[in-house]
Amino acid sequence: MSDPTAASRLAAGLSTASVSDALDSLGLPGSLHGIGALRQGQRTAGPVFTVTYEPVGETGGTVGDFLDDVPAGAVVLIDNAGRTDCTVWGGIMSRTARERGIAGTVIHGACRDVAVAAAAGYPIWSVSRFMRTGKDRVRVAAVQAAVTIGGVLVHPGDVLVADDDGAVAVPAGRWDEVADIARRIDRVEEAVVEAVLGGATLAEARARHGYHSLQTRKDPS
Ligand SMILES: O=C([O-])CC(=O)C(=O)O
Ligand SMILES: [Mg+2]
Repeated sequence: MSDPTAASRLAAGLSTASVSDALDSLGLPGSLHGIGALRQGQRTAGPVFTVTYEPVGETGGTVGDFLDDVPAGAVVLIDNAGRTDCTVWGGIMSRTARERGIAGTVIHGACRDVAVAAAAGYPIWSVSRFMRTGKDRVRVAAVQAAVTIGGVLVHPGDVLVADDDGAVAVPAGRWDEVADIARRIDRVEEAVVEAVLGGATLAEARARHGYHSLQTRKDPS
């Protein structure tokens, strides 16, 4: 997906839960396990800009020097191998990213200065928060290269959707199909609730609308 605003427009209103169920129904991975929202009520969507970090010895590494190259509307996806004993994101970066119109940051690792991100209204998802800097501990090894987060392979330009439940990545070439299925799942789930509100038992409502197999992998036709 090359147009960042198109991605966030298409994902408008789609929850990560529905996108994840849609991926399940297609037998595709994408849910980024272990990464959670820094604050509740934040959501974003956009094409991924990938960053890979690696450890350094005593000195020489730093964090964040790639940020000038991230286009507006992109979601920064940082692979620091799940490392939580030092940061790869902080407040200067949050304020800069906000100013540049970057859509959010998802970190397989840790961030700091979370109050600054909150005050700036900049959305972050991470494994954890911790105050010790990654400067002199890690360095950028690659940008815009494929990353593997918890077994999920993510390419630059794939669509990232993130909300209160976490973050999920969808291969760019499957986005339209996944979004269509996710919207259909949303409609069916709404119909289940309406049936219950109309007096049906939950079991009846779920059976009537095929709830149990919404996410079940369908045989390729
Ligand atoms: O060392 C870091 O994590 C970066 C940092 O604090 C900032 O950007 O303000
Ligand atoms: Mg800082």
